[in-house]
Amino acid sequence: MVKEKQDNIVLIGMMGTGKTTVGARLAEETGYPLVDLDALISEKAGCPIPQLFAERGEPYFRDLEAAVLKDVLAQEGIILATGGGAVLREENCREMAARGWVVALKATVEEIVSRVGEDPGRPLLAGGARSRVEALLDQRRQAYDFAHVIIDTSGKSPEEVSAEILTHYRGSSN
Ligand SMILES: Nc1ncnc2c1ncn2[C@@H]1O[C@H](COP(=O)(O)OP(=O)(O)OP(=O)(O)O)[C@@H](O)[C@H]1O
Ligand SMILES: O=C(O)C1=C[C@@H](O)[C@@H](O)[C@H](O)C1
Ligand SMILES: [Mg+2]
Repeated sequence: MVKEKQDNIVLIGMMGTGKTTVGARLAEETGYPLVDLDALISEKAGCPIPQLFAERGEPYFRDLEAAVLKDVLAQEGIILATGGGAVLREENCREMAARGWVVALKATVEEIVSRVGEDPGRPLLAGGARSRVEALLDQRRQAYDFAHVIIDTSGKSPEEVSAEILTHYRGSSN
């Protein structure tokens, strides 16, 4: 364990900033279990996220996301990789900040597009990844800024990002 206190480490950020990948690395380093919110939502819904968006719509997905997030944050000592839009509801942000040490991952549009642009698993990028990423980043300009720490992942490996997070975490009083 990196700290005696059983803090949750909560990763937020746009799609493709590396929350799931870095979360797995952090879980290995700390011994805390990784909880991936998208994976859990998909499991609860019994279908992949693109199917959930297509068949039930985004509002249904957002309601499920909020409910699963609240449930998960009742735990202590987890690494939580959220979905890119989990910050869209203020209540979600309040819960995350109250129940965890929140890290926002950032990356340039170029990096995000090259990491996830072709991935059909991200329904909100369908129909033109670059313009969709730009539009979403614009809409969400300050949505990730409530984090305790903001880390630019551009040009860094997931291992470097994880190490940087742990350096901050060990020095944090939260
Ligand atoms: N620092 C990095 N450098 C290069 N590639 C990365 C980095 N972090 C993640 N990736 C790659 O980018 C892709 C997306 O990463 P990941 O699924 O972790 O993003 P995410 O933030 O969890 O996205 P989402 O919000 O959609 O869940 C993966 O193929 C992963 O290997
Ligand atoms: O940024 C978003 O709104 C999303 C990101 C993914 O993690 C998934 O939660 C879903 O595809 C929506
Ligand atoms: Mg993810």
